[in-house]
Amino acid sequence: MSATGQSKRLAVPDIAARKGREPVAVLTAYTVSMARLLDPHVEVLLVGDSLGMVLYGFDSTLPVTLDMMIAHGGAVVRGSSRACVVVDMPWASYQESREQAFRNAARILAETGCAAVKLEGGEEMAETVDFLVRRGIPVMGHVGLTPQAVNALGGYRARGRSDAEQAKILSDARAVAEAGAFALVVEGVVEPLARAVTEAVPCVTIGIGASAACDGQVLVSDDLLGLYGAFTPKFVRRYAELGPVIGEAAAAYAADVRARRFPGAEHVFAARKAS
Ligand SMILES: Nc1nc(=O)c2c([nH]1)NC[C@@H]1CN(c3ccc(C(=O)N[C@@H](CCC(=O)O)C(=O)O)cc3)CN21
Ligand SMILES: CC(C)C(=O)C(=O)O
Ligand SMILES: [Mg+2]
Repeated sequence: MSATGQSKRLAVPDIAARKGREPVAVLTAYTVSMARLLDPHVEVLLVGDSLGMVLYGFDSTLPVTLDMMIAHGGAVVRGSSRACVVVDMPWASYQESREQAFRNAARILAETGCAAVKLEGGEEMAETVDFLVRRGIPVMGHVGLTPQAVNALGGYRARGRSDAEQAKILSDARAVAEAGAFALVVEGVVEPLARAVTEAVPCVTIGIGASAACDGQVLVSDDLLGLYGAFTPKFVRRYAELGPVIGEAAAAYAADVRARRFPGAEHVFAARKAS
């Protein structure tokens, strides 16, 4: 408890301190209602740019804007009280220059109240990560399968299957960690590479499709809840099937409306106050 009687939110150093200790559990959240439900159970809520595909129906994360990330980031901060909230920097909001990255990361922190930003990339982004971290903006990195590079990678396929690709991703991870990232998402890489990266960097590695060798795990919440229908990546375990639950509720409501079983007397405002 703090002086104001509020229990304290997990901060970036609390997450960083988990290296070599208990694994870190991370889930995505985009809305107040989902943030409230997930907040007691995970250390980090990630406002991922995957919201472009999951909430907005785009077929990649490239159309996601800074305004979308700020709107959803603020909602997740307001809906949570314990988790450390990290917001993805969207495509083209940080690659142009380190000054552009600082300006947009600062807007994300100031306008949402989140604790840190996440950005994709390796050696080419190290200078930018260093620039942000030195100016007080905690950065989570993201290497391996980087969805914002889908056009360059030619799809969402696993990474690190050739020796050259392994070496490149390992030096990317080292460069971003060396630049001061407090954590590193490692996405869609083969297990030996995930283990090598986790052993090579001092920061916590958060895997997605990257084996249990990482220091933590992240999944898109809609995937593990069975709420997202467009595709299910191989690395997802479905912990619930909420799609049919919602369908059945909507069907029961619609049937009740048609049969005039809803609303009932208890749902109706009285015409006059009893005197
Ligand atoms: N709902 C959702 N879950 C995610 O994990 C996710 C997103 N959206 N959007 C952003 C990125 C994109 N990601 C993806 C997207 C597709 C596959 C996929 O279809 N993988 C196939 C293999 C594809 C291939 O070989 O070409 C698989 O079987 O896992 C994986 C990760 C991961 N991220
Ligand atoms: C899956 C995680 C790592 C992510 O970047 C996202 O949800 O956008
Ligand atoms: Mg993302």
